[in-house]
Parts: sequence; structure tokens; C-alpha cells
Amino acid sequence: MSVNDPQPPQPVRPAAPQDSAFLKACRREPVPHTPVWFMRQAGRSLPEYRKVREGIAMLDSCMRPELVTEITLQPVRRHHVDAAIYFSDIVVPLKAIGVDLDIKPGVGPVVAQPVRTRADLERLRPLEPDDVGYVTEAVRLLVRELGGTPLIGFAGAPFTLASYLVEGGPSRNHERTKAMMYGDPELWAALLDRLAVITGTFLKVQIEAGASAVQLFDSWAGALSEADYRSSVMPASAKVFESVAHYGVPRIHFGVGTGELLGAMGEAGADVVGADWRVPLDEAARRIGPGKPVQGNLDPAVLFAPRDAVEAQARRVLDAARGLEGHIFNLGHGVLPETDPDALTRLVAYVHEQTER
Ligand SMILES: Cc1c2[nH]c(c1CCC(=O)O)Cc1[nH]c(c(CCC(=O)O)c1C)Cc1[nH]c(c(CCC(=O)O)c1C)Cc1[nH]c(c(C)c1CCC(=O)O)C2
Repeated sequence: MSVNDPQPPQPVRPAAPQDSAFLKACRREPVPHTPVWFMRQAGRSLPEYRKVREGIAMLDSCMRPELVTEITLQPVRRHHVDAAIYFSDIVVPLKAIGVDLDIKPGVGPVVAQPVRTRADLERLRPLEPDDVGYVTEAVRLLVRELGGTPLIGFAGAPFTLASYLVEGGPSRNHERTKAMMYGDPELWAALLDRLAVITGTFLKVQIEAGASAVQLFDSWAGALSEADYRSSVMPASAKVFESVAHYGVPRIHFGVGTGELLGAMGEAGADVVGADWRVPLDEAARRIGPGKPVQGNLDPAVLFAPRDAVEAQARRVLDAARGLEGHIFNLGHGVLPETDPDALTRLVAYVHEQTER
């Protein structure tokens, strides 16, 4: 942004997370403006992130509470988003129970010994809150620093975690994962059940330390048919949602390419469902069904277009959101690493201006 660009007025910061536009939208209450946050808002698109991460491996950075706090706050300061998302990774709880894995730059999580047999399964012990004491510490620090801005905790859903464990790394077709699902349904169910317990504990740790909402990332569930999702995956995700239901914090469920699964993903027990950009927002809301706000919908690639085009596409999302029971503006997947951060800042201001009530 140049110095000649007048800074648009930013919405008044809420006094407490419960009064924030984000939590109001999750609860289907009237909002002062449509809340905005971005998946992967912390990370490589920000020069200040690249600077503090210099020389520190991704997983090591997740275990340093002060660094996690700084990285989580960076996009809140810069973009004036309505919520922070805890800086970590979906594989952190697996690392914490002793799975030998690493996050390779530009690749993603890589597992040294993939999980393919019943004996492999025995290596996946339950997560104890003390295994992730650094998460408790970082969430507490963050909640203090964030004031009225809510913190979203998160975890990977059983299917997406299983895919990394069974394949041994990122996968286009998830063939070994599906081979286990179809070929050894008992082993598959046992694996997903263990992951549901680990994921449930990881979310509990974040909620008990003060997170205001949680998001379950089932990023790769879109690789499944609805029938297979319902029979072989949904029970484990439902178990995760059920295990944190008593806290009363909003539970968000998100995946990519899940147009055919939106109804089932809501039924799994989520309060809010995330949609990518492949289904228009009003149609996504129809598929999710009544009573559940929708999050997301702008294609992350749109941010590479000129400002007018970004605003036109954001306008389309906002128009489709009119009359829905609640909309949290977000991208349809994470911020791409090459995104111009100023385009994100401008987009937040645009959505706030256009929706101010
Ligand atoms: C599938 C998945 C993973 N991790 C995550 C998911 C689900 C969300 C999604 O679908 O994108 C979740 C995640 N990972 C990270 C966050 C941070 C919070 C935020 O959204 O700002 C979140 C929410 C940090 C991270 N996690 C990772 C990075 C990049 C590594 C780095 O900065 O060095 C960040 C900021 C690494 C990672 N970890 C994973 C991938 C695919 C990658 C990217 C690999 C690469 O392109 O380098 C697994």
C-alpha cells in the first residue's frame, strides 16, 4: 500500500472474544460486519514470518510458545482480520506421540515408517495433554495478547491424518490409504478411531487453554465418494466433534473439493461448515442445510488478479451470502505462499466496508 492510499477505517476491536463478529456469526447472531479470516493467514506470504522463521525448522517453530505467539499475531496486526488461527500444523500431535515425521519445505509432512499393518497401528498411542505442554503455554500467551480477538484452535481430521500416515507423505490419489479402507475395513476403522482420540485430545488442550473456536481440517476428504465418506470416515470425525461438544465452542469443519460431502460434513457434528470455491456459496449453504453458517468460498488464486477483479470476485461471494443464516468470509483453501500480503489487507478492508451494518 502506498502512503497516498488512505487507510480505510478499521472496525472497532471487540472488548471480549464473545462479542466479536466472528463468534456472533458462528452463533447465527446479527453481526456488525461480515467477519473475515484466512486459512494459512500466518505463513510464507508474510515477510515478517519468513524473517522470524529463518534457520528454524517448521516443527521446531511449533514447539516454541513465544515464536508461535508472534507468528499467530502477525496477520492480525497486519490485516485486521476478525480471528487468529493458532500457528501449528496438523501433524504436531503425531510428532508429540513419537511418530518419526518431518515437514519438508515445499513438500509437506513426510513419515519415516508409514502405517500399513496392525503392528504399525500399535505405535499410535493416545496423546496426553503433557505431550503438548508448549501448546497450552502458547494458547494462554496468545489469549492474553489477543484481547477481544478470538483464537481458533485446529486439528487434522482422522482421514487427512491417516492419508499422511499410510502414504508416508503427500499424495495425489491416496491409493494406499484407500487400499486399506477397502481391503481391511477393520484395520482402517481401528486406525481412524485412534486418530479420532488423538485429535479430540489435541482440540481439548487448545480449548481448555482458551481457544474460542476450533476447526477440523479434513483437507483431503474430497477424494472420497459421499457413500464411502459416510460409511468409512464420518464416524471418526463425528467422534472428534462429539468429544468437544460439551465445551460449547463453535466447531468448524472444512475440506477441499467437498462439494458432494457438504451435507454429511455438517451432519458429522459441525456448527459451521467451510466450502471451497467450486460450489457457489448459496448452493453450498443449501447442501449444508439449515442452521449452520458457511465459511469460505473465495478462490485463493483470485488474489493474484488486479484489485478490481479481486473486489468483483469478493462481491460475488458477498452477494451469494445475502439472506444466508451466517457467513464467515474466508478463502476456499489456504493463502498461497506467493500471495501479495497487501492484497489480503485490502480484501479484509473491502469486506468490512461492504458489509458494515
Ligand atoms: C493438509 C494440512 C497440513 N497442515 C495443515 C493442513 C490443513 C490445511 C490445508 O489443507 O492447507 C494445517 C496448517 N498448517 C499450518 C497452519 C497454520 C495456521 C494458519 O492457517 O495460518 C495450519 C492451519 C502451518 C504450516 N504448515 C506448513 C507450512 C509451510 C512450512 C514453512 O513455512 O516452512 C506452514 C506455514 C507445512 C505443511 N503442512 C502440511 C502441508 C500440506 C504443508 C505445506 C508444505 C509446503 O508447501 O511447504 C499439512
